Amino acid sequence: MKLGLGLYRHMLTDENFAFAKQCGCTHLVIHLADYYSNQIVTATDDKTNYGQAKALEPIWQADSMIALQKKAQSYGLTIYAIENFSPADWYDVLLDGPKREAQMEHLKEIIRNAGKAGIRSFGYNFSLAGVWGHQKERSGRGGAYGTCFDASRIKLDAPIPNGEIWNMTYRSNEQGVLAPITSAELWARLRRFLEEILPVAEESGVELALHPDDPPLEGLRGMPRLVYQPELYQNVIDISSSNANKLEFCMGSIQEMTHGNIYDAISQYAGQNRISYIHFRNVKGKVPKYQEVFVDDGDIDMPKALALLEQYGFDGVIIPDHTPEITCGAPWHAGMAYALGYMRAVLQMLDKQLS
Ligand SMILES: O=C(O)[C@@H](O)[C@@H](O)[C@H](O)[C@H](O)CO
Repeated sequence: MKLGLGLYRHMLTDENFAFAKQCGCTHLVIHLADYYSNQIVTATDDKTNYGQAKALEPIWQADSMIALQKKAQSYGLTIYAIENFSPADWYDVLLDGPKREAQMEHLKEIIRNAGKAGIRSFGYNFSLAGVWGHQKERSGRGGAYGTCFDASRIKLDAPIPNGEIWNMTYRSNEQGVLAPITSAELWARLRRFLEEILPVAEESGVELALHPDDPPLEGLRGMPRLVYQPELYQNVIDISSSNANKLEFCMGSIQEMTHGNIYDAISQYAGQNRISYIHFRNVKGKVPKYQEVFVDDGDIDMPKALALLEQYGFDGVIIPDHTPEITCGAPWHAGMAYALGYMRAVLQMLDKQLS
């Protein structure tokens, strides 16, 4: 397995590339969508979302991706994946709206550009509400600042305003709210998206990796969700036998689910060689109330999970995704260094056991 670090768009700096290398990473998973507005994943609710999404930005062009890859390689790193489209670039793919065809052509070009840059995977979250409803508080070990979810503290059925999708605004000053759709309709939209883009992904040498729903609820803000239980990942795999049809295996989101367990999920999906890359993060609790915690402080036995991934021959990239911050002069970096150090130690221990 390959140790990696996830970097949001505003973190694609020389300092953070050097930080990743110094922490023992060989790979990066990068975000080019400009959410979080220079903040780490912040709390969102019916009044606050991830901000204004931007469309057709130059950062998605091949020369930009190639330049980023070359910069990473100058630090001894490889960009393995890009995570998430900009909501402004695919809102009508998610909504089956009038701009769908034009947006699909742009998404295909993005995938082709990733292939030209040697980027092996593209993570996506096919969701109308997106990642929504989390809070940030000092509830981690020792008062660490981290993300949590408590359904009793938010209006779960707060409708999605027109002009908003995936927890971001793509068109301002719209009136009214999104009309509800059925689960079958959302699955049909995913199927159509994959049937059209997987051939392009295959010929580009890029995997499409679906991120599960976080929070993993059957419905949110009046809209259905796709993968809110571990077994539902199989429905995505069964849409297409294409080798490009893969999973962004978020261990935190799967652990937050009420069915099954993370170890059976690893066996099921690593056993089918369907995991593209892994969000290696831990949580305490499950929906409707859970807390993201340090990698060694949660409900998942992480060494057991890594040993199982090794047993099934998973050789992809694992990243901390997000982790509680450590109270000091560099909270995010300290939290990531802690997680990466832990992951690297367990990986080295496994390698020694196998040698
Ligand atoms: O587990 C999660 O919720 C994270 O991975 C997301 O915060 C992240 O934004 C993903 O990119 C969602 O696709």
